[in-house]
Amino acid sequence: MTEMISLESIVKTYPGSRVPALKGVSLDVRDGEFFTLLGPSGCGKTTLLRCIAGLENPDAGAIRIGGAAVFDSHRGLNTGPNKRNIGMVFQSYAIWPHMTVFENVAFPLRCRGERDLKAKVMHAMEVVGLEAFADRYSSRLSGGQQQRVALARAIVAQPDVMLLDEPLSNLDAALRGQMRVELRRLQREVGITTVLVTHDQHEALAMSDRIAVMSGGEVLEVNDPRELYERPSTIFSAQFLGNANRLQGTRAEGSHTVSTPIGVLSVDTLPATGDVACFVRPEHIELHLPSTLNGVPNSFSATVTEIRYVGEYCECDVTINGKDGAVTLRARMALSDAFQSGAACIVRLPPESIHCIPITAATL
Ligand SMILES: Nc1ncnc2c1ncn2[C@@H]1O[C@H](COP(=O)(O)OP(=O)(O)OP(=O)(O)O)[C@@H](O)[C@H]1O
Repeated sequence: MTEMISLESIVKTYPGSRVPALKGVSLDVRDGEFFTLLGPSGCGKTTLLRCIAGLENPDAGAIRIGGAAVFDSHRGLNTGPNKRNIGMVFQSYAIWPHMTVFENVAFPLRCRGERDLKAKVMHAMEVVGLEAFADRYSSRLSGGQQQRVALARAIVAQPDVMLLDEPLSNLDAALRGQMRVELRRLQREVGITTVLVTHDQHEALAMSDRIAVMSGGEVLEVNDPRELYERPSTIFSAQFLGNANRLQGTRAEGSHTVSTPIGVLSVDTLPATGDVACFVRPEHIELHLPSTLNGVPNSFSATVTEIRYVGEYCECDVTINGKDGAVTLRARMALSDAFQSGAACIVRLPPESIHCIPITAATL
């Protein structure tokens, strides 16, 4: 697969700020890919997206879109946003309330002077399922429908790239879930290279071909959703995605075990040397009745210290008396499980579900 967007060492510091918003970001987005920039508030996602769009000028670096250089600080090259052949959707949709749906969608084509635009506009409205609303004023649409108008307007000019900045965050939870599926379907159908900015890990995991995890103006790692969730290579990603439990570990010489504050853990894979951070996801922790699993590796006596009902399951805290004091892990409990708060239990951490990351400067 060829790359559609290529970013090389992008640096950006806003005037008056002492901390760079982007500290030399390099990445490639492949042709036809749904690529997500994921990270906490303030990590630089929007700044990077705006640099790709040409709405923000980097201090240094180079950007290529579809093989053509659109920005290069060494060559003094900077192609304007309207010449980069991109479509953008913002959090606020930015559609015009005083225009009909048709006129909103037609706007980019009118801007570039196209006259015979009806077929293209109707097609874009069809793709997002709004053909029946062509003559309706945009102010008389629901949030989800307005969002679709913004999408239709982004794709009508058949751009090389679609850039989406938190486009679903104004929608309620149910509609957001529905729009995730629709947006992904639309992106596949049209085959357009898409970059999404979000701080919502569920959104990122559900929609992306690949995800770049960002923190403090840097890209920490890029991977596909499954690999990133199950085998993150940085401690930041492991903690940011999915509330993983963390146990500090020291590798026991010559064996597949790690010494941790709750005791010795058998693990399936271990880095060659050094201290490790061991991560176990709440959904992988098993809870058993007391006096079971005698002598089974990775089982520990514990107390259920808190139970939180969250709908399809209960989230619970289990506390284990470790060698240096109590250690609390977050687990999931099926609604059919009979544990009450305060109950004794046995906690088992399956070896295959423990992911160990070596603690080095590169993995923090
Ligand atoms: N126009 C601006 N002027 C000065 N500083 C800015 C400007 N825009 C962003 N910043 C700063 O740059 C850093 C990166 O901001 P950016 O908006 O790119 O982050 P983000 O990851 O998109 O955050 P969020 O998810 O909250 O939108 C932050 O520290 C922010 O305060």
